[in-house]
Amino acid sequence: MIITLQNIGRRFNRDWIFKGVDYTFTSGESYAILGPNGSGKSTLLQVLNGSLSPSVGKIDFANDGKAVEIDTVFTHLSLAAPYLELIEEFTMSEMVDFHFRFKSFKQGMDKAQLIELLNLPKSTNKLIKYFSSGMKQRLKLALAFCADTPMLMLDEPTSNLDTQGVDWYLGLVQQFAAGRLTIVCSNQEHEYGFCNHRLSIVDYKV
Ligand SMILES: Nc1ncnc2c1ncn2[C@@H]1O[C@H](COP(=O)(O)OP(=O)(O)OP(=O)(O)O)[C@@H](O)[C@H]1O
Repeated sequence: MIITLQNIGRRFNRDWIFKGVDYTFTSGESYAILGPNGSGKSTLLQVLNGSLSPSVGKIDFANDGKAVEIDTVFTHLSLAAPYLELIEEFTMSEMVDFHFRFKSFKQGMDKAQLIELLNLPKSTNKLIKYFSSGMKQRLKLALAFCADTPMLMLDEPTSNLDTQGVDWYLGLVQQFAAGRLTIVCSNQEHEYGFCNHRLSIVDYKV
């Protein structure tokens, strides 16, 4: 998967959030989008996943050398983000079933293994509305990492996780990120330290 940005900018009303972004994101590489609160990391991620159009510039997606239309980009990606909600009325088991009606499991994974990976043995049949914020975050991450998609987009991946949860997240990166195009929006070193490219949003302020 390759995402190419040419002179991309996005504004809300009269305020430019970023401008003049020329950048190429490539499979097998991991990228950290960095910047303080409110600087525009999530906005750029939404442009990169096709859910928000840029105000100026050109964005192109290609997979295995073939152009991907912007309205089908979502089928190629897994996203875990604070603003992406789980379905609270489902149990964990039902949420996993629902998610994998639309995505395939990564090779070697299945529902039982995903549930084992989550390590929340008493919660399989618990309603998600009764999950703690850390448990919900674990479930969001597991669904994203275990889906067989070429792009992995993670916005604040360790929010609500304790120290053990952060180690668990870094284990997921080791096990499931290889070969994918991984993008992490963050301002915390422990969650993006593994990324081999860094893009600082403040470099694209007007
Ligand atoms: N739909 C919108 N309409 C107007 N302004 C918006 C909209 N979405 C975001 N913004 C503004 O764009 C700016 C960047 O927000 P964004 O959420 O991208 O920042 P961020 O770097 O991800 O922040 P954080 O680290 O707090 O998550 C903020 O000033 C925000 O208020």
